[in-house]
Amino acid sequence: MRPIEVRDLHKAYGDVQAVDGVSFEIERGEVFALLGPNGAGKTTVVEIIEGHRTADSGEVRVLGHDPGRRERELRERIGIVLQEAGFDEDATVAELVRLHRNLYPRRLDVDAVIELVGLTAKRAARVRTLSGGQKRRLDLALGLVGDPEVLFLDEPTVGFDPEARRQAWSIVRDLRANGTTVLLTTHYLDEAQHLADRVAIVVAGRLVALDSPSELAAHGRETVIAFRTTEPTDAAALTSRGLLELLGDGAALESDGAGWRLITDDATRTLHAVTTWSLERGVPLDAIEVRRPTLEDAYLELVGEHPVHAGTDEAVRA
Ligand SMILES: Nc1ncnc2c1ncn2[C@@H]1O[C@H](COP(=O)(O)OP(=O)(O)OP(=O)(O)O)[C@@H](O)[C@H]1O
Repeated sequence: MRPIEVRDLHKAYGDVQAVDGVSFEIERGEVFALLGPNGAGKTTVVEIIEGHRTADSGEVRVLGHDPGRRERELRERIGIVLQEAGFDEDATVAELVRLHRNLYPRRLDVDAVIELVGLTAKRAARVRTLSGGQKRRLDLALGLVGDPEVLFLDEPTVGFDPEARRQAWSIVRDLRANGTTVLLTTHYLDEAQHLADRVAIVVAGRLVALDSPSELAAHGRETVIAFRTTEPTDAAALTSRGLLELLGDGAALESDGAGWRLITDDATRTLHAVTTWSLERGVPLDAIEVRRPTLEDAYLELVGEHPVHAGTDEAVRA
């Protein structure tokens, strides 16, 4: 038995098929990341696994239990770190952690957990006086204090400064080393790349990819050539200046918002084509870079290939 087993999960809200046949299993001590665009169905999947929503069909087991039954024995063995937990703003950090600790039979030391998340200096501060990032650290402390076997992390580092982020990553790695199973949702692809043993990409309620970050990154193409141009900036302008003709079939041109990426399986030829084009057409290239594809490259490619939900997003949230 694996700590998390999900089989053929379906969930609709009115016309929107939010989850459309999702299956996966998570191993003990594995960090498993769910990625996908806004509205893809990640929260719905996670909340069904947590027992906070009911599926229309499919089967979910967490530590062998059906989470929909909300049994105390299961609740005591899992930890949930929500994006906005909403706790008593007048309590102090230490009071809240202690209160939370009392809900669990397996407990970590209050001060040790506060130290772990880097809030020792704020131990006696009231929650209301904490910064956004400090509140998120407190969320993490509350999720950890019951020494959970399975930990759910929902975008755990939103609002963290870079140092706090690294610290949170190191906490997650230590948890994994101790055998904790972690289900992570994040929009930070570098976070998934750093932390996750496996990544599942959800688009329009379906899993479109499930693999290790490095396998996903290698998805199909070999190399990414990234560059910026001071101008022109839109694809039509690049095309009208003949870049695509020079590239031929061997490379795909994509915008990543800040600049351009060419994904190619023939780096030498593509690089030659781009630099020739730049010199001949007098379009200076900024920050040109040749690199192995990252998880982000693969993600953008995969999500681009799959249409997102056609349904409206106007249904009222329960
Ligand atoms: N309670 C609800 N009532 C109606 N529709 C809902 C409800 N919850 C979610 N949806 C819809 O289901 C789809 C999936 O939503 P979900 O919150 O699971 O996506 P997500 O992948 O977590 O998105 P995000 O990255 O924005 O958090 C969306 O189209 C959303 O509008």
